[in-house]
Amino acid sequence: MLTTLSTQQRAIIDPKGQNILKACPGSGKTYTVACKLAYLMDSWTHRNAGIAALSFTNVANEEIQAKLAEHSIVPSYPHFFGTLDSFINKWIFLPYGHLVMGCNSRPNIVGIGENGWELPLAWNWGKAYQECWGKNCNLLNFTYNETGELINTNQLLNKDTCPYEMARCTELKKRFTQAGLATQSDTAYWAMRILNDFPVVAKALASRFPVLIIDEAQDTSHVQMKIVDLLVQNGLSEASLIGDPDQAIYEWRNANPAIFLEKYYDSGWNSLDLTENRRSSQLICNATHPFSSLKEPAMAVGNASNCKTTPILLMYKAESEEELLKDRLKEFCNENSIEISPDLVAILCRGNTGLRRVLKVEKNNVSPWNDEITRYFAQAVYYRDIKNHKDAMTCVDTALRKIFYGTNAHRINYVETEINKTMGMEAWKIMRWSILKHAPATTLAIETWKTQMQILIKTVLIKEVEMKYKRTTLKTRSVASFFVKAQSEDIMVETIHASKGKTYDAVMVVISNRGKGTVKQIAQLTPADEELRNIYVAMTRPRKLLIVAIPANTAQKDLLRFPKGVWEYISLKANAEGESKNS
Ligand SMILES: Nc1ncnc2c1ncn2[C@@H]1O[C@H](COP(=O)(O)OP(=O)(O)OP(=O)(O)O)[C@@H](O)[C@H]1O
Repeated sequence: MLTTLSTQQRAIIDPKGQNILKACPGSGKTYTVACKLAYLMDSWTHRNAGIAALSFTNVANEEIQAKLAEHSIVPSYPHFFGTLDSFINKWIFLPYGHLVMGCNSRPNIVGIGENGWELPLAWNWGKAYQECWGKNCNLLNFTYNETGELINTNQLLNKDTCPYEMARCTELKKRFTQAGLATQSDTAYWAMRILNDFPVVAKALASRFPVLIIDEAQDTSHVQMKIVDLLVQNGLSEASLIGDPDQAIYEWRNANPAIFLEKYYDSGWNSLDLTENRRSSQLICNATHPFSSLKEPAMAVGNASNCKTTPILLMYKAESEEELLKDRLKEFCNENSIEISPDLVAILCRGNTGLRRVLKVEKNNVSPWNDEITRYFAQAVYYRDIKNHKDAMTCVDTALRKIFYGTNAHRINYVETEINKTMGMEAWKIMRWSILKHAPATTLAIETWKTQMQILIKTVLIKEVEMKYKRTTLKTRSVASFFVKAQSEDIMVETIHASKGKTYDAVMVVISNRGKGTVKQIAQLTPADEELRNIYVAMTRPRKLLIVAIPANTAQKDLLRFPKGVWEYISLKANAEGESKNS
């Protein structure tokens, strides 16, 4: 694999110590990380110490593993592949959280996977809770910063705006912690505390995983970076962070690209760069440059580098022509000999509303459920029907835990012990499987499905469980219709977040004049603003053809980042009717 690397890419293969690699889009971050991991694992001799290869999302980590699989490499013990969150949970927080939280036993994380958010008594603070909830101030939004101060991740709600100066949530959070509970954001804080207060744990972890590689490291929070620092201080032999600050789009999870850049400019870290774009044409690199913090446009060096298709600024009439965009994109692909398939062609929107408009689908996200158990069963059976057996199992398991263990359902260890004490794990699995196997299809009308499901549950559990949905729900509507996502078969239509890390031949980015990421915002923002970085992520996905669809009534002053010549201006209707281009 190493022979395929460029000189710039080769530079990150060998170094030990602390390395930070800042890389532009398409420069082969994922590709190079996979090569480095393959190389390291091939010559790995430690039997009980391994590499921790971490990403921010499961999708990103799976992408690296898929690249390794192409070379028949499957990561296994002693290595750990997963998200940074899962590493923190498994190796630091869950085994040692009780040391810093003041709880009696192994702590629990609420709200991950299918674990519900509804919580035991510590959560319930009566009338005051209702009042705060009514103002959309939810304890789940609270976590700790690196100094241990309680912060609200919702920027509009803070100590200054809270009429109680956050006294209530501070007290509640204390009780929550003492009960051994933490949200996913809290776990990083507690993990940091553990490594800080118990250097012996930090040293043991640095010996267990002497090499730490973090992909997409631009999304690191302060607390997570402190964890890396503590591991380094306690003997880590290599920490390599790879990222692109212009592609940081997880600020809502306390990520901040400035944290990554601080390390890049820190003389204690070995700073490296990847400046060549191996994905896109030079014309796309030139056109996207004003949306980044790069001094110069990236140099295109991949197979598509010489593609001569000028990026297109497509003017469409907002509120009426969105549904024509998909067909127009296909025409552009035909004109440029680009094969039309969901792997190669995509429309990217900032949010789901945009997706629905492009796909001409009615607003479909009305939830009929007001009862968690019914919802989990319905979701489980829907997953079964679309052959997603893993998630089907998880959902049915959650529903059963809620039926049998109520407010303790989220306490995985407790539930496991109870099952073993009572019916035994084998019987539990048979029960789970029987429900999934015999559950009525989700193509049935919700009323019929509910009745049949209720009978099945009674037969399998020998227990009466009432299935409920909202009274206002149309009884004849199928259960599946509440879960079906807007889909397109011939090309991919997805959100910008879902497109992160991907490569297409042709991409149309649809910009709206409402909601997030509007034309006005894009005109005014800098790469220090996440909205602009979202658009940049989207625009840097294509190899050959980039189209940005923008409302036709956009003022000239808002188009400064789209200079004519670099962009070809085309009006959707004018071109469809064969009129001359509006350039
Ligand atoms: N040395 C190389 N040889 C061949 N192909 C490469 C090489 N490096 C990267 N590529 C290809 O270039 C494209 C972009 O690579 P990759 O997805 O790893 O970039 P990235 O930096 O992770 O991109 P982004 O951050 O924009 O998602 C991919 O199609 C990848 O296979």
